Parts: sequence; C-alpha cells; structure tokens
Amino acid sequence: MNTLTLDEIRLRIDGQELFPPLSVRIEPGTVTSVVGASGSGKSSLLKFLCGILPPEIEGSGAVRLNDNEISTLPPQARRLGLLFQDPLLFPHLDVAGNVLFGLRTRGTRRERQQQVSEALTSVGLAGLGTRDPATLSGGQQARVALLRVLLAEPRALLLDEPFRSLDEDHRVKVRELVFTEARRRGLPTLLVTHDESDVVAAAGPVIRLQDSRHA
Ligand SMILES: Nc1ncnc2c1ncn2[C@@H]1O[C@H](COP(=O)(O)OP(=O)(O)OP(=O)(O)O)[C@@H](O)[C@H]1O
Repeated sequence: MNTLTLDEIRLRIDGQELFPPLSVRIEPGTVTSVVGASGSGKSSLLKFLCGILPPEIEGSGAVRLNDNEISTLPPQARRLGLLFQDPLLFPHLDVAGNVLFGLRTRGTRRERQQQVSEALTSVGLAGLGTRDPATLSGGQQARVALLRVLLAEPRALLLDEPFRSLDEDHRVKVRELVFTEARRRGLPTLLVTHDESDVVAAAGPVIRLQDSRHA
C-alpha cells in the first residue's frame, strides 16, 4: 500500500505563485479533497503530480509514493490513475476494448477477456462489452473509465471533477463506487471538486487552495 506525499509543491506562472507552498500526506485508501476558487490551480496541481504540466507553468517540489520520489519519472512510469469530467473513452473500441486497454496483467487472450468480463459485471455492466461506448449513459461511461484506470493497477488516484457531468442519481452511485474501490485497494486519492457534497462523501481531509495572485 502506498502513501502519497506532496512536499512543498509550488506552481508559478510568469514568476507568480498560484497558491502558497503545499505539503500534504495522503494515506492509503483515503480521499483528500482539493477545493478552491476557479483559477486557483487545482487542475494544474494534478497535472504537476502526473507530469503533464503545460510549459507556461513552472512547478517545483517533491512528490513521493512511500519513500520513492516520482516527480523525476516520466508520466507513464508514475503509475497514477487519472479520471476527468470527460470519461475520454476510445470511440473506435467497444466497451470491452476500452477496459482491456488498461489491463496490466498479462495472460492468455481468454484470461484477459475473462478478467474484463468479471470487471464489467462487478460494476453492473455485465453483457455490455460489445457495445459502442457512445451508446452508454453518462454513468455507465464513467464506470468504464474507472475500470480502465483500475485494471492498470495504479498506485494512487487523481480525480479531476469526474462526477461533475453526471445527473444526481449517477453522480451519487459512481462516486460511491470510486471511493469504495479506492478504499478497498488502499489507493491514496486526491479529488478536485467544486461540489461540497463530494467533499462530505469523501470523508477525508480537505485542502482549500488559496489563489495567491488574487488574494
Ligand atoms: N497553459 C497555460 N498557460 C498559461 N496559464 C495557464 C495555463 N493553464 C492554466 N493556466 C492558468 O493557471 C491558473 C490555474 O488554472 P487551473 O486550471 O489549474 O485552475 P483551477 O483551480 O483548476 O480552475 P477551475 O476551477 O476553473 O477548473 C489559471 O489562472 C489559468 O488561467
């Protein structure tokens, strides 16, 4: 199990810091929420953690999984699971193909297909493997995106408003599913959200990012 540690993270645009230096420890299986005004740097913080910060933003500070510094690794080697508001499913693959894309374990084709089929069943999508993802509801698409991330066996989860575009019913169910999986797998999880009900459901520490530039 991993602990995700952020140590003195600073982000700057044109030399100006977006928010005061941030240090936080996220324990395995817990969800820490990140809230703050629009433009305070929430999404940029997640981008920094996974190594995809745009060149206009300068980032510094250490990111560790247990005692291993990951901020020096290329994005794909960090093994962080990302979920966004848009599920970003591949339109040229069916539902099973999208899930299979994430699958990290090797094995025969039949074993891999079996694993995908069990994963789909576990989130209430049994029998939908051959569907075009565009024909699924928003909540179903969000579940497919979650499976694709989880089967890649990430070491931590970074969530950027993944429930935002869902209607109330799907929102509550998908949120519960994501948090349950994070807990069950012991994944330290960082959730960016504008929604106080997400913060309550996350039931973990809250980081309130203060916009240093407009304070
Ligand atoms: N590629 C970029 N080049 C220059 N400035 C950028 C770039 N990307 C983001 N910014 C700026 O960085 C600041 C932080 O943006 P960011 O998207 O991280 O904020 P946020 O807190 O996630 O906002 P929101 O809640 O609206 O999603 C903003 O002022 C934004 O304009």
